[in-house]
Amino acid sequence: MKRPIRVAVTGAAGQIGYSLLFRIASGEMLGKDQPVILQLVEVPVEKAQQALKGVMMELEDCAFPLLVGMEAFDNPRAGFKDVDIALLVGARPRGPGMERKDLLQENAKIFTEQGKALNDVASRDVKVLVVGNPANTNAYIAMKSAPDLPAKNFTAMLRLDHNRALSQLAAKANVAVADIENLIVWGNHSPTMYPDYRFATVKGESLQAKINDAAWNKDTFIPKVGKRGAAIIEARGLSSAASAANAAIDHIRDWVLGSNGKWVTMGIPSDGSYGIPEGIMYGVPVICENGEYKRVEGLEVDAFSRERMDFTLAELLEERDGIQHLLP
Ligand SMILES: NC(=O)C1=CN([C@@H]2O[C@H](COP(=O)(O)OP(=O)(O)OC[C@H]3O[C@@H](n4cnc5c(N)ncnc54)[C@H](O)[C@@H]3O)[C@@H](O)[C@H]2O)C=CC1
Ligand SMILES: O=C([O-])CC(=O)C(=O)O
Repeated sequence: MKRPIRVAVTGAAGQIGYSLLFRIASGEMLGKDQPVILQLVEVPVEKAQQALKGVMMELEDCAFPLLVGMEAFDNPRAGFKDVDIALLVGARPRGPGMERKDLLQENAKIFTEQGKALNDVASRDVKVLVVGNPANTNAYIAMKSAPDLPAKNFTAMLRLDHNRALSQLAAKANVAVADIENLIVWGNHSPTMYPDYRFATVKGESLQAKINDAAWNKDTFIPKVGKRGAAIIEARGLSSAASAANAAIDHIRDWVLGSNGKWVTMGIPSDGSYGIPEGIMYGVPVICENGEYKRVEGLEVDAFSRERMDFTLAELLEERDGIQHLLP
């Protein structure tokens, strides 16, 4: 039997947690032959801890063969001990009329504390995915709060945006989602993000040439992907949960098991390329192999893209400036 992988999930009793945990335990994230131990973290509040117990009872009732251990925690320092993977989901979600950055001040404290805890007790190879919003800046905070861990271990979730863009493009071009390759979502997980299909192909042919509609790109596609989270809140009264959990599974699965040569979008600390200042947590195209992601390099940035990429960068710089005082 393989060594079990320790997976921490914060916000485990929340909406996303409820869609996420069962899929991790059934092997959809790390493989059907990979045992897992779940380290579930919730706030030290009776109601949340009770709810978490209920979720754990349900996990038990599934009798998942790969779930070889699970434990509940009310603080990250205990919950992150020796973890190989940390899914930082727990945070306050936004409601109608709010932007994700409105959550910044409240959620920033959480990610400072959790970054420090990872720094002190997690595996030195821990792979961290921040889902809690504003995801890029929270990931930046966690990374900066964990100076003893490699910065590259910290990532932010843009996979939901990537998947949303894939579905919109497939519908527009009347092609299968599975046939679209080389899509990118640049920047922040916010309405300023820039979904970019200039390099996308369908069975080797240019998707942009097939769609051939610059007005649709600018006036429909880009805003629709950017505002999809708000549209879900409007329709459901609650923010996306199952699709967010699905994207988290995709993100970690590809990072750990490889993306089979495909481009996927991850928010990762910039290396200074593409005009993005070093360290900024920015959505870029990557290919994953052997447990590592590698940025797709050398892509041309035209004038329209430059403008979009700078716009979403400006927002990230503004968010960073707003939390600088919290960093160690
Ligand atoms: N990056 C992305 O694409 C997406 C991000 N999100 C974000 O994910 C986060 C979670 O969303 P939901 O599950 O819908 O929210 P929720 O409110 O249903 O659940 C959040 C859970 O986190 C817990 N929590 C809060 N602070 C915590 C802490 N310091 N430690 C441990 N647990 C803590 C709460 O008690 C609650 O049970 C929100 O910030 C939301 O905006 C949601 C969808 C997509
Ligand atoms: O929009 C929200 O607040 C939740 C989220 O991040 C998304 O669905 O993309």
